[in-house]
Amino acid sequence: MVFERWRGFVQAWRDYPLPEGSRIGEWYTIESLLGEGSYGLTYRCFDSRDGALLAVKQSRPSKKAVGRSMLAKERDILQAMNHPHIPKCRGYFEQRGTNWLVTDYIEGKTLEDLIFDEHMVYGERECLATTLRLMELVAHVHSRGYVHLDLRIPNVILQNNEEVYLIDFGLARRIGEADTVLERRSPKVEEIPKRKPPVIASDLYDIGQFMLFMLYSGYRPEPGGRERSWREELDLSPGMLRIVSRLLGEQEAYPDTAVFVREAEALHESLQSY
Ligand SMILES: Nc1ncnc2c1ncn2[C@@H]1O[C@H](COP(=O)(O)OP(=O)(O)OP(=O)(O)O)[C@@H](O)[C@H]1O
Repeated sequence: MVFERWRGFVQAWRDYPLPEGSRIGEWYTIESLLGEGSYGLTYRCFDSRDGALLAVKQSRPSKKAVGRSMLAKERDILQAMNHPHIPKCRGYFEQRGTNWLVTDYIEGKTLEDLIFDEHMVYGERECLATTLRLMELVAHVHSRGYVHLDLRIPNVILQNNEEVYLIDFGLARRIGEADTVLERRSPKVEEIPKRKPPVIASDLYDIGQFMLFMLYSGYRPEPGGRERSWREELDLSPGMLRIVSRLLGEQEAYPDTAVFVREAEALHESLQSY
């Protein structure tokens, strides 16, 4: 018990974020801490050479080799991407015993912030429009042989409520790949990331959840009312019910992303007309 508390204290101390103004690598100055994930800390930095804003992710020092190898993997995957709405890898280096991944900083707000902080409400039409834009990025990831495996509202950034960007490739993997991140050592159970199977169906399932989050943005529970299933709580059109059910595997699953996109486009068009 005492040992556990001591270990927790040491981990927190090791992972304590660096202050604003700290210099990282040769050129990057920390402007602010953007957030702390399970395996990394991400800072907004500027490049002293041209003033460009960058997102610089540090592997969590307490996660040691697992954190470093996950960040190296994220770098490899970002380098395999080439899409204007996916941040590019701008650098990678080791310093202070941890690794650092430098990528484009994407201006805008995550869908999570828009829904929970700004109380934006998305109807079926807006949900489909955003999801279809996101699917262009997901299709790019798949065409490069990878699955994202973390398609959630905090990982989708909207610029001017219009342009859609996809970030956080920390859990992405090559389609069908065996788990190689941990092959060189035997990590403790709590160090092993819980990951979904590296198949396209995993991303489609996440898209179903993603759409539900958007559609729930307008839901106001009745005070004291019992909790019901999403089908009962949300007043969705038959077309939307079918799409979400298929994505979540509650009805005949989509054989591939193209069939889903076609159905979503058809529903989106039909909703445009009234
Ligand atoms: N390229 C980027 N541009 C703008 N903001 C970013 C970028 N990458 C990450 N962020 C922001 O930085 C914060 C931390 O992101 P990061 O992906 O490191 O961890 P997380 O999403 O909080 O946790 P986890 O990795 O465990 O899912 C988030 O608020 C995210 O929106």
